[in-house]
Amino acid sequence: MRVIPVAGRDSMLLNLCGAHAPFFTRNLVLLTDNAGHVGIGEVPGGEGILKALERAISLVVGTELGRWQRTLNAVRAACGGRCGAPQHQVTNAAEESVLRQPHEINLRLENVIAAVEAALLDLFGQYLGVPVCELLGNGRQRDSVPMLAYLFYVGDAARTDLPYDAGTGDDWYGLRDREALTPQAIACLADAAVDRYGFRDFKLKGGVMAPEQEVEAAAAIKRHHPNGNVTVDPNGAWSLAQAVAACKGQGHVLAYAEDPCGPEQGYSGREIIAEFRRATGIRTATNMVATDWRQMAHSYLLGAVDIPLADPHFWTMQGSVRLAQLCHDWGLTWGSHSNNHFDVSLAMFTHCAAAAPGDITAIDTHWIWQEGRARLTTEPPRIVRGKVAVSDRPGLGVEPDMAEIAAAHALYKKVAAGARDDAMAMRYLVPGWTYDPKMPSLARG
Ligand SMILES: O=C([O-])C(=O)C[C@H](O)[C@@H](O)C(=O)[O-]
Ligand SMILES: [Mg+2]
Repeated sequence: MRVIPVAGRDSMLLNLCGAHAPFFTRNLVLLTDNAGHVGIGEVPGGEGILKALERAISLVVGTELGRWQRTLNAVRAACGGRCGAPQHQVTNAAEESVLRQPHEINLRLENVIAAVEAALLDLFGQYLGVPVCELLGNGRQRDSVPMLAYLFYVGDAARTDLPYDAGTGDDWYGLRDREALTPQAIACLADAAVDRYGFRDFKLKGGVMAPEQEVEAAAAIKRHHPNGNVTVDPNGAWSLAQAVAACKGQGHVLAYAEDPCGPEQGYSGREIIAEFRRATGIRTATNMVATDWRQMAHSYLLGAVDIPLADPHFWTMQGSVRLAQLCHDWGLTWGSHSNNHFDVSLAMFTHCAAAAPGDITAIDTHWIWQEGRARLTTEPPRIVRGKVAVSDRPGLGVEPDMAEIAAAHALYKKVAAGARDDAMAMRYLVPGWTYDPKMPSLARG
């Protein structure tokens, strides 16, 4: 078992926590079995997860593949005491900005389990000659998985001395590295993403401008793509009153609202989102207030969330599919959150969604911000007509490209310290900027 931290390049994407720095990090697990097959898993970056995975090596090496659940239980038991209680998932950087102890926070047991689980499932699928989705839940439920165009406001990287790529040309590869702050610019990004990847579903990362401006940007996307589903996600930045004022009557624009508001005045985020849902009649999604089974139970009892975004990186692959089955049986809609990731995670998302029964919502992926400038597998899954085809190849269906992984590891060694410090990058645009979970990051006037 090898644990390899890697880094990739990013655009200057704006969010509630500031601006993405030019680099992000991830942790890879590679498992080699005694037949010489290699299984791979990818999870968020960070020292905490890296160290926990390194400690798990002795629990994994030498175990039998057929007893993969037992191996995961051993890692769970060993790691459980050290990993923190679940925290809501905004970004690694959000929590880092607030707490400034990145190595001590955001270590969730599920992140560690998910990395080992993905690599074991990859190996087990290869051994049995079946794709991973056949080993999850009730097996494969679909042949392709809808993905959404995850759009962001983009900062002007030329105002920094940070090594962002410079965008040239008016297609997706050019536009994704150029400033986009207006509804018109966001709609152009949507057009370029559709031209390259054929999306029918769109999400705008909010928490940057005033609530009405962000709904106006969503409306601009909808005008350009009237048959598309559009959502906005301010990561809980809006007060209930602001969220209701911005979204009420906008059901023709918003297919659903993701974390439109959060905890306030002594009420939990689940309670407040339930009030938003009743007040507006707009469906809600979350990756902040229903991120584990206990939160999920409260959320369901309150009628807060229609679409839990069960990211396998913090629900585990089996947990994510288990939640998909529950959503199907209970009349909810399953989706997945994402964070900056490489193509191994794209394959992990795809297999979970492939095993999710019934109607699912198009899943989040940040891959469009990385696609074309980084890959860790020889042939990354492709987004075509807004979908990724479920591979018939055994395991995850991706082959690690060891030369690319070595290069991404070398980049990690160079840049890890400053990667995904969103506050640092934002200070180039707004000197002295600090994170406030209830203030848009840019439009604070
Ligand atoms: O849906 C979400 O909340 C996310 O995708 C969280 C991410 O960290 C996003 O905010 C980002 O990449 O800036
Ligand atoms: Mg979200």
